[in-house]
Amino acid sequence: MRVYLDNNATTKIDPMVTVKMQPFLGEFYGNPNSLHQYGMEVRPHLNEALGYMYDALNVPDEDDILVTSCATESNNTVIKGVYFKHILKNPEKNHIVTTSVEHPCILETLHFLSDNGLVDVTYVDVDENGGIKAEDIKNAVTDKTVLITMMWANNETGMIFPVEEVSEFAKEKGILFHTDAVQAIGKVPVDLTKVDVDYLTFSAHKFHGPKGIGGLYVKKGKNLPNLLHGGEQMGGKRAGTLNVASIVGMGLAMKQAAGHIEKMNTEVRRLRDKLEDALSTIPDTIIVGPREQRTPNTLLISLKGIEGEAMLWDLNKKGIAASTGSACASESLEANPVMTAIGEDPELAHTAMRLSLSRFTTEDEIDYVIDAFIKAAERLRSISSTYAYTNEVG
Ligand SMILES: Cc1ncc(COP(=O)(O)O)c(CNc2co[nH]c2=O)c1O
Repeated sequence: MRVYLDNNATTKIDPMVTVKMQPFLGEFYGNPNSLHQYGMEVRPHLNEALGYMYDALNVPDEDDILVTSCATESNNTVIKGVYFKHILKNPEKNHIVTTSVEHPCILETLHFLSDNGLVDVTYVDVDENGGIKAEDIKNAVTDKTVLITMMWANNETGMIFPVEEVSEFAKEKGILFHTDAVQAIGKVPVDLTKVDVDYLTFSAHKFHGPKGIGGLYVKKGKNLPNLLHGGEQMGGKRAGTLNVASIVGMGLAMKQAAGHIEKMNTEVRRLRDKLEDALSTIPDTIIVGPREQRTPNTLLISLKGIEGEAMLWDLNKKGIAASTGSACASESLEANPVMTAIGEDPELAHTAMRLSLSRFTTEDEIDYVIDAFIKAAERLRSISSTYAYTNEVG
């Protein structure tokens, strides 16, 4: 049996999306910027896909949704665009507030600019639950702050951050607000009539769309300089020939994701909670964050005395795919950054395991994982040189 529980890393393409994309990988190959029939015939499909994205975010046509290659590009566009448009011309106001547990494509972009002396960044730490307190973001703001960038939900823990309160605060203060919503779309409602953001990032492969395509929502009047120049695509705001098949796929995937929010927060949440309750019976485990404050599909569990990689390998041999955290960093055998930020002791930070479900996860799969996970934990602890069951030692 094979069970995929690494959906926060990437998801399988919804079969309906594959079917929708097929024609644009074959007969409909025209460049949409071409003025002949081959180009013109694909345009209605692009417009339909963008319409699905506008509907999913509940935003008006006057706002922009720029299609990018991925969330990494979208996040780079915002941070470097804010620098070039606002900070370069007024270096006095060069402060950016973010969190210490953003995705590396946020953190390393900020490090790149700050290492070159171009911006000043405050990284707000998470609390003991892996959450962010709005008050801590507010207290980090100064009269030099030009941007707050705070993810909607964390990719490692699933913890949902206070985007509504922070966006209201940013608006009151005249500070730009960006949220990386990659781990929120398709899991929790993302209705921008309720959360007033200036910029929002998303990525199709996180909600059963194709890899290598993402988006950046830009509120009317908040346009930034291009990251990529040299083409009239996206109204001249993001150059490069449009990836028609993937845009069509991302549009339908976003529509489907929005349509399954109810299922994610009922059936999928129930399966996640069943898994979490069962794994919590294993002695000396920590599960990060109160489940009601997390996205419905995610749990991050630490098992004292068991290296995350060892558990991963054991599960992998049984056909179960999970991760020790963000795949982007999974090659490094460093401690899980979120566990470190929470203040867990280094030993526990090396034992973190992330399990993330999807709307395609079944009850039989969860039952199989529960059995395999508990047996793997028992086996690995029985051969551990550092772990002794406390009830035996006590
Ligand atoms: C919050 C967040 N932002 C940005 C990205 C980058 O998205 P991409 O550029 O479209 O790939 C990811 C990918 N996160 C993960 C990738 O693998 N494991 C993860 O947790 C993410 O989780």
